[in-house]
Amino acid sequence: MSHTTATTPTEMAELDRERRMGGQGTETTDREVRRISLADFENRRAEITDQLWSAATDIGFFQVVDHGIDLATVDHAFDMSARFFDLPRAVKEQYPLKKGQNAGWEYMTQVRPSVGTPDQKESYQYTRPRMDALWPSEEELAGFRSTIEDFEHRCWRLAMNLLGCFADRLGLDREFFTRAHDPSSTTYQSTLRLLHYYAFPDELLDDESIWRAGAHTDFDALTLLFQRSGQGGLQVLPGAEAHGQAWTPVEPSDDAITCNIGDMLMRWSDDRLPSNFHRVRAPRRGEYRGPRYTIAYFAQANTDVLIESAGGTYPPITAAAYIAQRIAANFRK
Ligand SMILES: O=C(O)CCC(=O)C(=O)O
Ligand SMILES: [Fe+2]
Repeated sequence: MSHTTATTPTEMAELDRERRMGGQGTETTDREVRRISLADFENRRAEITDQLWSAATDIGFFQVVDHGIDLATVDHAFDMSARFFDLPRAVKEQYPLKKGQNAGWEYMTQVRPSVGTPDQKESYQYTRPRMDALWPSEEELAGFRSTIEDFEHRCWRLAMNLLGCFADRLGLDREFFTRAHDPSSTTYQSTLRLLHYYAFPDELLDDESIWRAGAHTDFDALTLLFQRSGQGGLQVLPGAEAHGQAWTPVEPSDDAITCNIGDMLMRWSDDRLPSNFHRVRAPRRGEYRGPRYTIAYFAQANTDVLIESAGGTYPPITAAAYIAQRIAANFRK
């Protein structure tokens, strides 16, 4: 069965939660977004697992440093991303987002239920088994494909290491999530997404309906987000404190990867690991208003994986049906 619209009470509740989240709110630096070092990962696994679990169950967002993806590699991926988005529009239009497939290029099509206006951005998504005819040619952008493929694989490995720590604490075997995100299968649907938020125009300043990315939770199990120093705007709101609408800024830095729990892992963990709301606010007067680039890796279980939890908090659903339902609610036709 394929769900393209919300039908069950659980699905309706998830969408309602999202629709209530669109106001401005306030900003607070009272909460700490922890930086966790992954240095010497194999030997320090127990200690790292404690730190990850504590940060994840607290505000659901944390940053990892000493994560093993060196800065030159990250810089190179961002350089390729900027060069892709700099291509003429007619070139990018040859590689359009396949709706519902998380693959290809789109601009201004993502409308979050929380705000109802399109995110002020363009994006290019790489989902490995779905890339037929979606790569720019080597003449158009030499080295793009190999850079993105390599970067995605490094992200996958890191995400599986982190998910292995969560598996330990959830009483699952350590390879549980690695099997669920098997990149050698045609059912793999984890996605690397290059994001370009446009330089912010004068006429949109002070317009409270405009967001770089409206408030949302991520659909996936775990997100890795690469940000650039000086290109801020990401804010998080822990669900337990949602009523207060006081959002915490997540400071970007080139050496850190910001991680957050997605809805799939929240379901899988019977809500022990919360997926929290976040958004990218528009620049204000006096702030940097140039373009903002980020890269996100979304670890989403393979389409044929059944997401069911030990405690039965949520009805079982295949990862394919779950993602289809969330995409249908979040992109305009
Ligand atoms: O670009 C960012 O800082 C956040 C992007 C994000 O939350 C998303 O694409 O899900
Ligand atoms: Fe997100």
